[in-house]
Amino acid sequence: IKQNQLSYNYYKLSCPNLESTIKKELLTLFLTDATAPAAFLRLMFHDCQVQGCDASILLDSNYDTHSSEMVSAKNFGIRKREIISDIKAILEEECPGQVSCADIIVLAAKVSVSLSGGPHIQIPLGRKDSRTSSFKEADAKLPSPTISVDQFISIFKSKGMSIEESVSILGAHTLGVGHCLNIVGRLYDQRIGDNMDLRFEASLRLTCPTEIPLTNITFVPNDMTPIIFDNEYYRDIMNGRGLFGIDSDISRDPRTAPFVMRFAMDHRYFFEVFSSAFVKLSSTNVLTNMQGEVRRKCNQVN
Ligand code: HEM
Ligand SMILES: [Ca+2]
Ligand SMILES: [Ca+2]
Repeated sequence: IKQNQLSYNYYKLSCPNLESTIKKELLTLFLTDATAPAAFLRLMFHDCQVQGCDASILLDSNYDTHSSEMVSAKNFGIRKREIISDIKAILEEECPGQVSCADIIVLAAKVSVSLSGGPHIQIPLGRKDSRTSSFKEADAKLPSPTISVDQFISIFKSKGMSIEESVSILGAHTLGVGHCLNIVGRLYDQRIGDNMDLRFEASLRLTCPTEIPLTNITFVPNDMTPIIFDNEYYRDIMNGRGLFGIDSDISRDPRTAPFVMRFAMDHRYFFEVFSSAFVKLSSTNVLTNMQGEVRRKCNQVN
């Protein structure tokens, strides 16, 4: 794991009101769109998972130099990229040339968690933005909902997380939705050893009636309280109401199930472990100091 030089007071002099500006913008947005926090939380994961947390996911394709990561089907359902660009434009007025798009993504995710009822997480800052992006790397690195528990554990282990922290970071699925596209494989397959609740299964079949072609418009909540950051996700997956294969699998695998049970019973403890996992996810493999650049516009390199 690459050691990094992020700092907890990075913008103290160069952009002292950074966090309150972002919070103010997002509060206004969340009042009219309660589904937005989920979008920012997933956006951070999909940025950090590909080349590290460097805002590579925000770059549009440039025919000479790079393809957009958004071309990858694994980024299906990624929303609100343009809001990060809007916030960047506001920050360019307030503190020109200072704040990286990569830090804005991480701060938007942090604010999304706390404003949805989750923990208030302290995040070190100072990430730089990439000059490149690659849809091939996005395709290769973003996990599919059918990954095994082994693969799941190794993805987060590579970011310095324990199995307990890995189980906690998947608790991000306490927010948001999944599209039928990502569910039907599991729903219409012969499943052996699955514990899907029969009533839950029936309701999924109503929302996602066929394997094609409505599967990319209709969606289902990730847990029973999809706009609240709570520990409901863990109770849901224990009770056979996990949406994706991996959600269901961590509730049954002997390596992960004990943590699922503990988080289901103790939301404070979940918040604590999630906070430490969030810092690891957002601080691993980042560009700092002379690496990368601070983009002027989030969707293109300088
Ligand atoms: C093995 C790891 C993971 C897999 C396989 C996975 C898979 C998925 C899939 C298939 C969706 C549904 C996309 C759609 O159909 O629109 C989704 C949604 C979501 N994921 Fe994950 N995920 C993983 C880890 C994470 C992590 C680490 C986070 C955040 C820290 C996260 C946050 C979210 C959120 C918030 C949503 C809802 C998005 C929305 O409502 O727009 N996921 N995930
Ligand atoms: Ca990235
Ligand atoms: Ca929830």
